[in-house]
Amino acid sequence: MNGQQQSMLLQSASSFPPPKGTKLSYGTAGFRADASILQSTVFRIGILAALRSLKTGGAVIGLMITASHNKVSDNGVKIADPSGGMLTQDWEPFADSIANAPDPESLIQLINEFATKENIPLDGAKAATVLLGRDTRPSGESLVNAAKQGICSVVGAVATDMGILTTPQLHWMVRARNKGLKASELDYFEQLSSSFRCLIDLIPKKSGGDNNNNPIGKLIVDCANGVGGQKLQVLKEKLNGLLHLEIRNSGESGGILNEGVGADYVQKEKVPPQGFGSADVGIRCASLDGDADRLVYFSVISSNGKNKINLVDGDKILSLFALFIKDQLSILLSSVKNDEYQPRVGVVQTAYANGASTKYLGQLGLEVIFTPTGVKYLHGKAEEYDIGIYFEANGHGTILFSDRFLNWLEEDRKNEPSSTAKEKQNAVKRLWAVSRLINQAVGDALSGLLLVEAILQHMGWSVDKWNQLYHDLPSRQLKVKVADRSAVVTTYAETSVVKPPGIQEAINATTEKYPQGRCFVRPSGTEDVVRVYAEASTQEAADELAASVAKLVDQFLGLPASS
Ligand SMILES: CC(=O)N[C@H]1[C@@H](OP(=O)(O)O)O[C@H](CO)[C@@H](O)[C@@H]1O
Ligand SMILES: [Mg+2]
Repeated sequence: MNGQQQSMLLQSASSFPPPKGTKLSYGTAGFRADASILQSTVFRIGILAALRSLKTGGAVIGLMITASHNKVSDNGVKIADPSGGMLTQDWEPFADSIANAPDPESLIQLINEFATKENIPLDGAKAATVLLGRDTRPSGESLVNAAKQGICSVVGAVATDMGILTTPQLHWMVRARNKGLKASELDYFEQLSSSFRCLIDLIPKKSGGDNNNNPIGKLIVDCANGVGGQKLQVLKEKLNGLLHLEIRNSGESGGILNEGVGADYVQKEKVPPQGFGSADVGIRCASLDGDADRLVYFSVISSNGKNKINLVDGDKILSLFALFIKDQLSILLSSVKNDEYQPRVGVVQTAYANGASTKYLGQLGLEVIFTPTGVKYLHGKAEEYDIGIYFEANGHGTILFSDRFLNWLEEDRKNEPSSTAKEKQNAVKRLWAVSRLINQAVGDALSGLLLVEAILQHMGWSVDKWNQLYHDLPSRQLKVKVADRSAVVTTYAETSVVKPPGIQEAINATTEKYPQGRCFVRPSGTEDVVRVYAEASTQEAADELAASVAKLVDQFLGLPASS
């Protein structure tokens, strides 16, 4: 590092002292904490983003300020790599160590050592670009400024503030920029709306049917009082009546971000979000989370004056997508000889996937693979396939298409003789449109929502019909506060605990008592808790199993009794 670089870093770092007595960790999806203690972390991750751009030959890197579904007073920061995916995991230890460096001198020493090890040019001769985005949290603006100062203290680095965005929009832009494609926010909306339109136009016309006359009625979307509300409004206008959409909890008329609203709340509590009630019975509803990268559907049911929901979670979105892709592929492959290219389809889930969904996907003849929790793991696995479909039960996921598959599709499209059955040509066009509609960088609630809507219209299915693809096994999730959650170490995609010793045997002994029982525990990577997940043949049994195992967690790891 030359003298100019060193003095720039020293000077700016001294304005961002780290919080005392807090150890921060990159976690499942970046750093998250109370916004008041994040200035220093975000400044330092700004430096990391600039270094990452230098390391990748000047590629555009994304830096997003969000704490997703967490409460409004929290915030966080995460990095998008040049592909638009999550920051490479090899850099997470460096992120942890710079975030926790006690003073500017040790920060600079860590940067120096890392730059030498990674061969990162710190002589100011190379340019670096970082795109910044933030959600609607009030703390976002000042944290973006901290990030800018971090980025600009690396000589040659430029920060471009893209303003308020959903997390997936920023990832999409990073990917598009690095591929030399159109990459503005307007381009994002254009691409989503035109590919949606294309899928609707390709719906087989029933006799006398009219595709512009949506047969499945309106959709009401709960936007978690977050950024998704304003972005969905833009999309709605672009779609120009093609989708009958009502936007609620947009955050524009009061209402607190993620408080009693949003995909995380709806999926975990299994209740309607605020602003939904008995008047919505029979209508298709959906919820986005605070930064619009998660999506779940539901319908309100009213019994004995109480409102509940039928939840259609990420597993069911995954199943709907998998079914549609499989159908289109089989139309396409009907005349392909066995020795020709056969695209491999992989479906990726985590241990939180409902057991009934895994069984259903297996029955469809699909290859199902499990990874640990966190999109970085699922996405990496899905990339190994020609078509990789991944979803977390909470509604975060997407479909990845390999370049090889898309090239083949394009070839196939070009070479299709005019005598080919129309339906085969349409299957090619549909798969092509899906690859443009569904975000190739990361799970995206807005693009996912449009794909669900297009497929439901294609099938002519109501939300209830979709929900009947299979019946979820009753499940329960609980959180347990413990003294030190890092004392829990797991293996086998987080389904088995290896530390502390003895707890897994106790969990197994409890689980065995319940028909169709399945239960696992793991430390959360975004909250200071240990999570318990249980499934069983009845709701009472799932609740009881979860409660018993939560008790075990407390016995083995609980908080010291207060004196
Ligand atoms: C059970 C659950 O929903 N876990 C979520 C949650 O991670 P935890 O490590 O479980 O806190 O937040 C992650 C980031 O949004 C998401 O990827 C993950 O699925
Ligand atoms: Mg989110």
